[in-house]
Amino acid sequence: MLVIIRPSGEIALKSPRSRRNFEYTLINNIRNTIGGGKIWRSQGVILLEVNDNNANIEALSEVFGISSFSPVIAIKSNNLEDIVNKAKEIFAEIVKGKIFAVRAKRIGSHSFTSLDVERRAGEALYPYSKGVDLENPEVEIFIEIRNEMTYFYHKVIKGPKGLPVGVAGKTVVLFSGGIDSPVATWMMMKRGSVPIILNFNLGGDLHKELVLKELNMLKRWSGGHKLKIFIVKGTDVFIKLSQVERRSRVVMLKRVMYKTAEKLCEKTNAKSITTGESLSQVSSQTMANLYVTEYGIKYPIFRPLIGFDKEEIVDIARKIGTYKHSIKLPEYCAISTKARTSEDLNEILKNEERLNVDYEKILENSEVIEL
Ligand SMILES: Nc1ncnc2c1ncn2[C@@H]1O[C@H](COP(=O)(O)OP(=O)(O)OP(=O)(O)O)[C@@H](O)[C@H]1O
Repeated sequence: MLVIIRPSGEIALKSPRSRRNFEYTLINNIRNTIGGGKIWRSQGVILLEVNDNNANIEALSEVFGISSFSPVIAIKSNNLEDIVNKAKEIFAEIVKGKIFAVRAKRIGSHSFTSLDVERRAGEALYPYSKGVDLENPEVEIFIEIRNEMTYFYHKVIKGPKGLPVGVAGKTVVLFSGGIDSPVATWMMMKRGSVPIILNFNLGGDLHKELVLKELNMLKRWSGGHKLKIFIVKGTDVFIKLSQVERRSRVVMLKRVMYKTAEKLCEKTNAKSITTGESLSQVSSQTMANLYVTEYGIKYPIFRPLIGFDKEEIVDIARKIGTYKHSIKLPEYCAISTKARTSEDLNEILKNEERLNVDYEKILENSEVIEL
């Protein structure tokens, strides 16, 4: 089976060098997702040839950097008669009893126009059909002539767009296992970033199990990249936090998480931290508290959900398959405790000094898993 894969429009706008890099990363990601086949670039598109007709090409709809793809039939000819005959052979059955339209595209120089192809193939298929309607057809027939090759197809399957995972560097994701952080992870992957997952385990085996189930869903979108997960023993941190006033514990815990993420960035050469925070969603996510939480952190902090409503986040979580696991995660008391809406920076920094948390040690004691 042969498939034409169209990269996201954004990739075509890059300089030739960046474009080549992006396309090579995309090719690798496609190869790792499909697990084999021959794959090559050809004038703005990628062609994939797989021997097995049952190959799971549907998986391409979860590879970032793909705008759309189509299974095609190809002939090595750009002769108008050959094209019309082949179109009749392939599509007579498909237009049967249907209103159809032929769309043609050409790259290279030919003795005919795209309109000639549309007219001639349209005439040849007309007797089999219920008629032609260029505005609202029931079936669209596509004929793409690329120099000496001609490709025929009638399905255009949407890809997820975005950029190929791997082109934008690594980000350490603070991954709770709740609804939001898996969506934030997905959005960073959509922009080409490889996530390094940092989870503070606050709920033992059940928490770990749900986090891994969510990551298994996200893995499908990773373009074959392995996901590295650091699971920190939350109890170690809790013991320390018991020294802090109850109402400040949430922001303090968040700060410990950010500081640990900062350390993990250093160790893994990641260039940013990502969280699932959305402005004012809960008291620890007020602007004033976010300021205190991230104060002095050396790396940019990305919050792809900052302007999203909960319902919008839930819609994406359902689409990417993490929602059904996230909703099973109980609220853990240290996090659900109400925070002050505006923590005092100096107080928090004083507490931090007093607690003297060893972030290096936290990471050393974490469990590392690769999916
Ligand atoms: N146990 C945890 N381990 C790692 N990161 C966490 C943890 N808890 C929270 N975070 C980070 O802090 C962000 C905000 O968490 P919080 O619990 O305040 O809000 P939330 O809306 O419930 O987030 P989520 O739905 O992602 O759990 C999370 O999106 C995540 O990035």
